[in-house]
Amino acid sequence: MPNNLQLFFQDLQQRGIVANVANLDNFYQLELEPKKKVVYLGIDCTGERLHIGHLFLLIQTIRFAKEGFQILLVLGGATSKIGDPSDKNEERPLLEVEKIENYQAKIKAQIERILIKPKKREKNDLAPLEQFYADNPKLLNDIYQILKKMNFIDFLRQTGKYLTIAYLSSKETVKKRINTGLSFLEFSYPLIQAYDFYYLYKNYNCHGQLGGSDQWGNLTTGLKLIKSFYPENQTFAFNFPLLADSSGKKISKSESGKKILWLNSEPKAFFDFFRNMPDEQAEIYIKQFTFLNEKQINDK
Ligand SMILES: N[C@@H](Cc1ccc(O)cc1)C(=O)O
Repeated sequence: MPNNLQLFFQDLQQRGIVANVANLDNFYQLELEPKKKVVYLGIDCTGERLHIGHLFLLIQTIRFAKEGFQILLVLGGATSKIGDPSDKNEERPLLEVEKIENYQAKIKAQIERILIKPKKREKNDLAPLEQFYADNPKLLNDIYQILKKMNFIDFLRQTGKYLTIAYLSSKETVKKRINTGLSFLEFSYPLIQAYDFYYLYKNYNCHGQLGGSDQWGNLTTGLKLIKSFYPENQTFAFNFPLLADSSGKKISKSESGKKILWLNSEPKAFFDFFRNMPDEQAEIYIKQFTFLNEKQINDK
């Protein structure tokens, strides 16, 4: 008999939500160790609003919450100041710190609106979509406070010592940019994300990291760092697929400027986005974006 987490994983696969998973056995074992059922998702605050790709990630996170996982959300305080090179063909502009902090406040409010059930709703708010709320998400911002105080030498001793140049250079992002230009700043990004995971493992019993399709290198670097300190750990990572349109094209800001659906858009923009897609695409999205099961979908 498969255990609950095996069934959960099967459901994720049937919905087309898993691109990659590291240490699936560790994940299954948590069935017997509920205290370790803690996962995190990090979001960088490099823009002022979230888009449909973020909603996709948050909905997948809620699936874990429904399965009894404590959810930790990290608004990347340190990482946003470095800039994730994953999936970027060029060096990112360095954003001013005040700008990032301003973005962070805005993004926090947008995430809370999606994940946290309001105690009181404004009259004009949309009807609460009960099934969408995770009851227990924690938004964390303390890792940045730690990193801010840590000096560079201590940071290198705690992270750089355990990650070799060969290991870091084997990551897709680095391979792609090594000849065209990747600054040391961006090269060091995975160390910070790995430190976040290590910190959450140590302090919050966080055993898994969830991330979008371009995050594989960062997720696995975190697993490796944790393993250097705790060889017997039971950590794992889940990578969700790229959100694509019907032609298989990535839906993201950079690749298809016009198509991006911002989460603070008018309801009509959402309606149009979902209404105008081809049927085959709707079939995929209904599995990925809703909690309906197969029978409910087929009955509709
Ligand atoms: N690198 C992630 C965001 C992130 C930041 C910090 C983390 O600890 C984890 C994830 C992204 O760009 O999507």
